[in-house]
Amino acid sequence: MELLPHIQGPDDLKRLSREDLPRLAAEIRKVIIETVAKTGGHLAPSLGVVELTLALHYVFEAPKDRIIWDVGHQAYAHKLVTGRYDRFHTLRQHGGISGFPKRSESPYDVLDTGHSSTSISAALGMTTALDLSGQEGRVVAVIGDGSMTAGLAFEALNNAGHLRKDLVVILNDNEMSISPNVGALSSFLSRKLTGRLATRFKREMESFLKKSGVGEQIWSVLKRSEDSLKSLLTPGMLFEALQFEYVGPLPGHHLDTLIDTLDNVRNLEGPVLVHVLTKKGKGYPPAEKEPDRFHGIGPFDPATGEPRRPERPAPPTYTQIFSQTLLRLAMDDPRIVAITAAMPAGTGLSAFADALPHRFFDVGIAEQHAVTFAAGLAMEGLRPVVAVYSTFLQRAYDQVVHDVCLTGQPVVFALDRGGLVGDDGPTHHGAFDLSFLRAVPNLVIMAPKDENELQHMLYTALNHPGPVAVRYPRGAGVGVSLDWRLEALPVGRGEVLREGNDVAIVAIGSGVAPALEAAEALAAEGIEATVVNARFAKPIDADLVTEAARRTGRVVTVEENALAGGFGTAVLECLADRGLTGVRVRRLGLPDRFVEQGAQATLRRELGIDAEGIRAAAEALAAEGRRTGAAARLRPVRSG
Ligand SMILES: Cc1ncc(C[n+]2csc(CCOP(=O)(O)OP(=O)(O)O)c2C)c(N)n1
Ligand SMILES: CC(=O)[C@@H](O)[C@H](O)COP(=O)(O)O
Ligand SMILES: [Mg+2]
Repeated sequence: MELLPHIQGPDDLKRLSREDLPRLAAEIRKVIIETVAKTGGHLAPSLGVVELTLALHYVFEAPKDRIIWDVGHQAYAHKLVTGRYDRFHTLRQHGGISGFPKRSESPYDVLDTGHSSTSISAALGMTTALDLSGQEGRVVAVIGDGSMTAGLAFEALNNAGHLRKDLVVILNDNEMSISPNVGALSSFLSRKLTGRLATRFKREMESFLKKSGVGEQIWSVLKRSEDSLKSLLTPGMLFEALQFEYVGPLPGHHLDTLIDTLDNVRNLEGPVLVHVLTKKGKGYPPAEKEPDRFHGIGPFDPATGEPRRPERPAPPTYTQIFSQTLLRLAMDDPRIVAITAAMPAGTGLSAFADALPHRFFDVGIAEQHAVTFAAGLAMEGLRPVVAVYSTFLQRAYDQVVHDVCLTGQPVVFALDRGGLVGDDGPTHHGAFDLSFLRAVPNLVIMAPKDENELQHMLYTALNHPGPVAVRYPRGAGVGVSLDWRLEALPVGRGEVLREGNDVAIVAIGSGVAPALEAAEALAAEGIEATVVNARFAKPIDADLVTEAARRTGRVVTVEENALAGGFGTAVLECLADRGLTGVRVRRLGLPDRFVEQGAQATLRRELGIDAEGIRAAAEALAAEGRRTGAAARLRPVRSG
């Protein structure tokens, strides 16, 4: 009889004998692999923590005890043993269960996550609140070695060591971020100490032991082996210095060891860090072999691990075009350097890293540092390109404002995943960048209508003397051919793609292609639309926008960004500033709520920003305008 279908919650799990747990672990892995093979998802991270998940739920008393999963991309086993087995096949689907912990989904999900390194801060807040309000419950934060590279995690450790509240931090160390983990901390944890560090340590230890008088003998034993010297430098030192009790390293797939240790740790007072060594992708050979490819993966054949091929070959992705264009430009310009915060593959920088390793920097999950590091590079004459997902740049807003834009440093932000990303859902949609960046002085913001324009925009950005953000969507391009000769676009100038007098559709970025499609459909109905490719959200092409508005009296704006403060707002500001009264404006974009997960096409349809939604909005506006004669009453006035 299978065990997993009968686990409705941790109480059922606790009723199993320890001998049954490895069988349950195998069933969980099977369900995760079979499901993710169909839905796509974060396979390798979840496979790596199956035993850890079982041990945590076996020992702790969730939901009274709070178990927090950092990033949350490894929480599939947690979902399966906390009452979501029956719905697990809907993972990451529209209307289905989330790929990340979500408070609205289950009382066992105590923190909504998706962005990394928040777990220790939130856990410290929770344990402090429990303490102050006299409530029972232990708080556990499970954080990966990659996520531990973020400043936020260290801010929390520092504060936790000071507050000395009861808190368990589990460091899930698999020596991987999405790609192999980087940085001095990673080397320290894995004890790959540099020769220099080991030598210095040896010298200092020798001098100390000899001076102490009693150390001669100890020293003679130690010096026989470099390894034993290195073993004195334990990862524990770091955490003990931060006032944590350090336990480990533990073999992360050995259930008895995990359960016994957690049982002991559960009642310790003060902050404790349990260091657990796991294998990313554990139990599925293709994922063990290529944990980076299986970190987050689309549908695949579970028998082989090979990706399921789309029925029709898709055009290259925006990321691929960014990748090849940047490398091409960097080959000719030694000032160009590339920076990623732990996303070399996702942002398309792997090719750059291979070709120009000394000009490539993976700084770890440290977006804030990435941006200020870029500012420093720019101040000394280099042309840094920070390739970052729109959603993760949110974390580095102050650095964009204070370190880059205040003094107008020529840093290029290659903002991938601008707009709706699909199945990762609300934590990952690049919904806000046009809004939050538009407020920043000195920054130029552009968004290409297709992958060919992306090439020209990157070229333009790298030839601009100040900071520039180029934002482009997740996924395939439009399928246009690529110009070989790259040209600098005039900054702040859009283009008219089609002329008509009934309505103007002013679109930016991924909104342009469906706007053109909508215009075709409108023409078939006898409605002639002007279509403007704005290209720049800042500075906006005010002449072009006002001319289109004046001519038609009706403007539909299209963007894949929050309407609040976004591109449509920029158009409204422009019309108001130019004193263009009487123009009817309908803004299409993301509403003032977090957009849920789902395929990009589904979400765009639902939100009315696909071709049909734009057509319908333009048609309605044109009809409205005809009824009221709005265009005739326009009185354009140039301001200033
Ligand atoms: C702020 C932020 N930047 C980047 C990411 C993208 N990201 C998701 S998981 C991950 C690696 C996490 O590594 P680790 O914590 O060691 O977990 P593992 O996948 O190894 O289990 C990265 C970089 C993110 N989620 N949040
Ligand atoms: C968990 C996380 O933040 C990343 O793994 C993210 O899911 C990657 O998204 P892409 O699939 O768009 O690269
Ligand atoms: Mg890791």
